[in-house]
Amino acid sequence: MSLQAPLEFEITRLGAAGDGVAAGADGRPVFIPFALPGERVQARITGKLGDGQAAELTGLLQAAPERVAPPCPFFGRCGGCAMQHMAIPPYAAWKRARLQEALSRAGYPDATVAEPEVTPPATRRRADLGVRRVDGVPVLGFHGRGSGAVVDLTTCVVLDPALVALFEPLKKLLRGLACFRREASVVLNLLDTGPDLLLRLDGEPSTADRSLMADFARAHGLPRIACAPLKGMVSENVAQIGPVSIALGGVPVAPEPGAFLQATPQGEAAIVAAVLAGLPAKLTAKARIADLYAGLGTLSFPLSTRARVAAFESATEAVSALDVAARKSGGRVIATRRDLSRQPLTVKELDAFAAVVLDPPYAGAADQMPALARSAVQRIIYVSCNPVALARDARLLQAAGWQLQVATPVDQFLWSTQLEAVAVFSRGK
Ligand SMILES: C[S@@+](CC[C@H](N)C(=O)[O-])C[C@H]1O[C@@H](n2cnc3c(N)ncnc32)[C@H](O)[C@@H]1O
Repeated sequence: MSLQAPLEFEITRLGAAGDGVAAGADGRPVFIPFALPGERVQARITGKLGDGQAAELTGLLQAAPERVAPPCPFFGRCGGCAMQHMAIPPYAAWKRARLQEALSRAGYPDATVAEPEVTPPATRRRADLGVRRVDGVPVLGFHGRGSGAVVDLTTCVVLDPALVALFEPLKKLLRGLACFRREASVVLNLLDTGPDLLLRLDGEPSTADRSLMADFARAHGLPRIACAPLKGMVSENVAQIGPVSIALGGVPVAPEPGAFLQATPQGEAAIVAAVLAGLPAKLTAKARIADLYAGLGTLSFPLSTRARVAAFESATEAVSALDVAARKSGGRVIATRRDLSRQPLTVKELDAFAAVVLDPPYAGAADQMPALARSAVQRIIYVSCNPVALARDARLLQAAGWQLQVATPVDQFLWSTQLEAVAVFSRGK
């Protein structure tokens, strides 16, 4: 295939994936990664993309004042970050504008959108890394930009240094494991008790593998190493050196291997603060709050400082960790295992609560929304990790007469295109 000659473009805006967008010769949009609004660039068209064309940046003719030097040597190749070439204030403004657009699509064009909470570098406490064996040598890192290939990382500016420090030792461990043949993945969760490691492997750990992993856990201060098949759900603890624990709202919880955690402590604090601020100012002694898609109770325990909480979650291991922690912490949180897609809470059930907090997975809460929209709860507080799903779900609330009080963008995946938000809905002003 012959390469297209580079053409000149003026970048007018940023697209949802962080690409600079220019008008092509035929008027259709051209998406150019790593280009910023106001810049004049040279780029080569590489193919179709949606209703426009994809291009690769080949030259910068005039740089925007917002352009900065990316702090990471892997930026551009590693798919973990997309926006390190942009200064933080305009980057934060872009994330805020994306939330505004999503809410506008939902029928709230004049939504009050707070300033984004942008979490600092070197704070991400959860990493899901790919591993490949290339000529016998493990390559470990995030996936490459737009490819399934793994970028061999030696450093990372977004992850907590305690996790980055494990990159090279982990590669050494994996090199000697017979149960790692060609492909694996590594989930690292930085808990209060140290890094918790889940290895997803394409082979069964032998006795020798287990002993290597136990030595590794001791040498590097990991309380636990668990293994699971690459595509499987059930994990097995192969090394348990000490207890695992993380405090959520001050309550110690023992998460399962690879458990969902909010990505950074700062992001968690910002989400919790926005959720608590969204509750009705006055709650009676009898008032109850529902926490839907509760996970380990990240929101349930802080909410329990304001009222009794009924927490609903479908993942068996998460709900049992939440249940154990809740019982020990005084019983203001009651955890129930419930699949809210198959069995959403009914309007009658919802009406027993003063407020409903929901923090659904990436796909959103399509099955739960119709009953929520019809319910008589005072507040619905929607914690979203996907503006597209938020726009779709909020549209139902808008159509049912709900007003949007305020939405707070939370950027805990610094320099990525991901966006989290807390949106507070009520029936009246
Ligand atoms: C974005 S996480 C939020 C967890 C928790 N609120 C937190 O802040 O840590 C979404 C949670 O929804 C749960 N989940 C996914 N699908 C579900 C369903 N159909 N019914 C109930 N819970 C579900 C997941 O297991 C996960 O714990």
